[in-house]
Amino acid sequence: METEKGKPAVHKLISEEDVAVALAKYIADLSDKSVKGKGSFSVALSGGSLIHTLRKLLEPPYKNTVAWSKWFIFFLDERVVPLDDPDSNYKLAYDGFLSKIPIPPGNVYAINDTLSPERAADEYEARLKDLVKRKTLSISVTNGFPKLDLMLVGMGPEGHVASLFCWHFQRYEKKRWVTFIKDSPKPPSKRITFTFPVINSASNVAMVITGEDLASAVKVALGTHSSDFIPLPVQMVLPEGELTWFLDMDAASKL
Ligand SMILES: O=C1O[C@H](COP(=O)(O)O)[C@@H](O)[C@H](O)[C@H]1O
Repeated sequence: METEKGKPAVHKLISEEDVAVALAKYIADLSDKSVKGKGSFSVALSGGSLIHTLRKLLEPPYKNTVAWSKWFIFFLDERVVPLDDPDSNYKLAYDGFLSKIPIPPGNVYAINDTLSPERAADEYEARLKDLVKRKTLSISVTNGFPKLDLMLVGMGPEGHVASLFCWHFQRYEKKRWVTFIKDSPKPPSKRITFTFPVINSASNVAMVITGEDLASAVKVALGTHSSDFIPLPVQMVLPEGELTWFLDMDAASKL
């Protein structure tokens, strides 16, 4: 799909099923291009409904054709709970997606769940820095933040993305790669999250948004009367790479 420079591509699809189909093709194409070009594909996963929407990648033709062994998986945000807790984004992703495809376990970067939020954020950031040093991850030449190939971003009804919430200062973080929050308005309260400079340094960002409860925030982010007075977190997703929105009819209903 051709887009005007700097403008996102917006796919308005009918159902969540159609979003899942389009998303699988988009991801498989990016993976193919990245693996052919540099031998690897780095992906950051959100939690929530996104994981279910990845289901078409688990079916033919993708299940057998995607170069899974070249994938590196990161978590855009994570709840600071044990990795086997029902609230863990890792557990959600593992049970619903990662356990069904042959990504080498060493390529999946879960948080260290024995640490406090502060230390877990520091430790995750240190691991990213080490991967940059070892050239597993590249770096943005414009700002020195890590440059992942793809961020798969979900959104909450009030416009939060990752664990970057409306009335929390973490969304204005300019230096850290990974930060923490101990009073998340959405439980569980303790979380770590990529910062906007990291999200916005990605080569590709996909906003994967389905359901009527998200329509108002979509209108603010993409509508003709979108406000930037106090931007919602979702309005701060402005990557130097390509931004692509996948919406179902319900999420797009107020546009
Ligand atoms: O708490 C979180 O919420 C958002 C949105 O989740 P959804 O269930 O409304 O799709 C999610 O993207 C984030 O990763 C998660 O930690």
